[in-house]
Amino acid sequence: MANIILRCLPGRVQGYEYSRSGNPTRKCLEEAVAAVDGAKYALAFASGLATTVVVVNTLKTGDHVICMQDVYGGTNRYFQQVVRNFGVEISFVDCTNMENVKAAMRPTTKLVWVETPSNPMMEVTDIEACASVVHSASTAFLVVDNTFMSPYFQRPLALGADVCMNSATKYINGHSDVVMGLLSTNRKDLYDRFKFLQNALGCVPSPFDCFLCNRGLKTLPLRMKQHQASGLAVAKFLTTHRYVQKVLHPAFEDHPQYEISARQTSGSSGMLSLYLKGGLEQATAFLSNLKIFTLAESLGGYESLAEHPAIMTHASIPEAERVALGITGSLVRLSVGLEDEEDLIADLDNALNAAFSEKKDQ
Ligand SMILES: Cc1ncc(COP(=O)(O)O)c(C=O)c1O
Ligand SMILES: N[C@@H](CCSC[C@H](N)C(=O)O)C(=O)O
Repeated sequence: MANIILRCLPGRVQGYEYSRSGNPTRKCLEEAVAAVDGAKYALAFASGLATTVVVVNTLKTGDHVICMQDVYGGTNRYFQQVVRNFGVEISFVDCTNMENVKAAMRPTTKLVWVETPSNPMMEVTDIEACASVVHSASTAFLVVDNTFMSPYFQRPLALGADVCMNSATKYINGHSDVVMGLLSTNRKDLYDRFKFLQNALGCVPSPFDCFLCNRGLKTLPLRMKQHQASGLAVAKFLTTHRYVQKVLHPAFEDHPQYEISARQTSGSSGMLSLYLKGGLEQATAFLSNLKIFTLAESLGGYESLAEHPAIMTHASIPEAERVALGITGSLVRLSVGLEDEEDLIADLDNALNAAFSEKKDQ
């Protein structure tokens, strides 16, 4: 009887032995992600940060990492407050300028980590140029965190990156109901090591989350087109607003890396940041007066979110470093969702006017 039951387990029949090591639902998602990233291989992990942990676990004590200076606060926190404790050296570098990357390279550099556009300053790194610097000067591999763009608008592997990483929690899943990370690569050596670590470290997503993410992926093109259109409409509106100092959007001609962005992407997402006139007081008043935008961390979902990077997503970065990056009290980040564009604009207008009239009344 026991033999019959065991022989009937579908996993065994299909060559799967244990769900952490591999399961058909995860495999199905990984194949779909490889296809959209233009990769031979893709792997899914328990979160975006778990994916970063796996990448870093390919290193050893004494190795050196170059990390883009403006990255998601949790990536910065992991490199500064965890990875450094294991004797891996980290340089935070402004990778928008290739001379900085060249100057930071060392014989021990094994990993270059770039996020483009970056969170929250929307800085753009030239992926092709960066890959060429990294590959000509070292045996390091280049990882591009593509979370803000998704594969619909940017394909880092085709531009020379060795690894493309995504927090699938964001645009790829798109429904704000899954936390997951993905990486894809064409390099068999890296894939083999990542696959080994996926099992050995155990930071895997559940099959149900893989099912949800695969289902979300089906509508990625439709969602991204709408995020782009509404994101641009909101950004254009904000540039004309009397209480807005500056809008950071890579598709605007005044963005410092506008030409690079236009060359390496096929569009823009719903992400943008803005500086309000005034400071922290006006920024918090603005955020508390929003009604359609929800005040929350995360991004890339169907719903519009607004957040204050200095207090929320990037709070773990030491204040002086944060301010030097431009993450000040007056900086707000928006993730423009799929609601009607005119409602979103009216919400922002009302909240801005309310924030500044509250100030006047005091
Ligand atoms: C650009 C970027 N990369 C990575 C991460 C980490 O992803 P997760 O929250 O899925 O761990 C985030 C947000 O958390 C992010 O914004
Ligand atoms: N409180 C969390 C921060 C989550 S930030 C999520 C996302 N990357 C974003 O930028 O909104 C933490 O401390 O990790």
